[in-house]
Amino acid sequence: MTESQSTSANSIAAIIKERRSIKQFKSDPLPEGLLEELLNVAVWAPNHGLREPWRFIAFKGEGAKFLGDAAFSLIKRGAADPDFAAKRKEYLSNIPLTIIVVMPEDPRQREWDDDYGAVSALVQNFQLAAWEKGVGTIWKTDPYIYAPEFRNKLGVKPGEKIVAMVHAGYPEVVPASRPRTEAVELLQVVDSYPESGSLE
Ligand SMILES: Cc1cc2nc3c(=O)[nH]c(=O)nc-3n(C[C@H](O)[C@H](O)[C@H](O)COP(=O)(O)O)c2cc1C
Repeated sequence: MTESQSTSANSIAAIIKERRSIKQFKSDPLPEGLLEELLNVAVWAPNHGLREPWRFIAFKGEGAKFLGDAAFSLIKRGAADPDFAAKRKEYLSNIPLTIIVVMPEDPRQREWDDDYGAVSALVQNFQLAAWEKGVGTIWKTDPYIYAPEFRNKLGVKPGEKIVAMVHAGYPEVVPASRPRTEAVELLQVVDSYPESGSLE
């Protein structure tokens, strides 16, 4: 590895560790073309058989109002507090950019698993590429994304799965990080042949 490659690896580590999920965004819109630029980075995710098992629906401006409206009745149905749905609708309607990430649901278990893994890698790529540009994101799986009514409104077809709803915008608040368990506590290294013939 060359000097510059090793520096770049370090900066990837920093971006991975410093990225936070952002819930509060400034109202500023994102620059024209940034969505496409970030997605074009994200699609370099590993994906088995180069199936590229994804498509995207992005909402901004009046589109965000449509998204808020599409979610409203479903949030209202599931919420005990009547004000909650109105607040969520307002919140969704004002997020600078929301991307719905959709994958085809392959009926074969292995292909489904591989595709879900690939789409997850794509979403993380997107989040990291955004963070590098000072843009915050959060991966949401609010319950209504599973509701047929919401899916229909968004044109998500039977046989497609919404993997993520990703909100994006310039962060208003960056929350403190919550520590991760040291990987060494979860790691089993096998460097000799087990005497019993299997791992305990
Ligand atoms: C598959 C997936 C689904 C998530 N869904 C939600 C969600 O519905 N609501 C939410 O507040 N955060 C959601 N998150 C974000 C996590 O809550 C967040 O990553 C976690 O709290 C760690 O914070 P960090 O991303 O700032 O490190 C989701 C993350 C993943 C990977």
